[in-house]
Amino acid sequence: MTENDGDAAPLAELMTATTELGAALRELIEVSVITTADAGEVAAAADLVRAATARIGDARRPVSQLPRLDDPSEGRRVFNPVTGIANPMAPPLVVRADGDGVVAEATLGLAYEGPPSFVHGGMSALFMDQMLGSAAGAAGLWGMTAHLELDYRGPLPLQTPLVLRARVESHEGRKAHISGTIALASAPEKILVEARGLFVMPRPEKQAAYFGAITDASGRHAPPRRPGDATALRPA
Ligand SMILES: CCCCCCCCCCCCCC(=O)SCCNC(=O)CCNC(=O)[C@H](O)C(C)(C)COP(=O)(O)OP(=O)(O)OC[C@H]1O[C@@H](n2cnc3c(N)ncnc32)[C@H](O)[C@@H]1OP(=O)(O)O
Repeated sequence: MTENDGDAAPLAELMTATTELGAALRELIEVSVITTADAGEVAAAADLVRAATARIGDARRPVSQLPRLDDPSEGRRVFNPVTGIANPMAPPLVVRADGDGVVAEATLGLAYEGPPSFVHGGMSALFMDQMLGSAAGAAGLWGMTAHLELDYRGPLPLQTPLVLRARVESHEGRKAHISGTIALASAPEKILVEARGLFVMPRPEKQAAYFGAITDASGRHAPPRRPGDATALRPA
């Protein structure tokens, strides 16, 4: 799945297993915050989870090494905390191009709760950051978040289908101004969360300092340069 991997079958198998683990953990997270099971059952579950962690926990990659399943050249980041299919923290959002921007749908469970029965505001910021970055990517622009601001006009209910949108408003040189919204899927015109962000391509020396040591799983230098990598805006 990375450009120079010849053994596609084992990687496909790893993708299936990793995706399955992500899905199972996502269910576990949701159940762990919603369960009414008694203390004995909860303690037994904790033991089971620790046993699972021990089973895979010895084999670890360093932080400077991208996962084997990632392919930055195609924008595939399987452990992204918002869109990563294998990251249990991620709903995951499936972001797709729509008109002059991007759109995604999500229904969030109790693990994302802030005020009782509503989405935590920080989660909205996380999702908007990703959506704005995705809008940049869809427009052929890459950058890191330099500024992000949100207006919370109404609370987002949990367990309710939401629609998230973002689009590039303007861009010049290393900078792009991008906006985004969240609304109920059943009332998409009534904006509940509104975001505005500035994404900036880091100057070359910062790119080198931030990403100079990043490699793919084969050890080849793999600095961010494509969607999903919080990478550089294309100079105008
Ligand atoms: C379908 C497609 C899929 C695509 C998937 C993609 C998904 C990706 C999703 C990822 C989503 C998650 C993404 C993440 O999580 S990115 C992670 C979170 N962000 C960061 O960690 C970035 C931290 N900041 C920095 O490293 C530097 O500040 C950067 C690199 C941003 C700029 O340092 P640099 O030294 O390079 O630039 P500069 O200082 O010369 O400034 C350049 C210009 O910018 C203007 N400026 C700078 N900062 C601000 C500010 N705060 N407000 C207003 N303006 C600001 C500045 O005035 C100047 O303007 P001008 O004087 O030229 O006019």
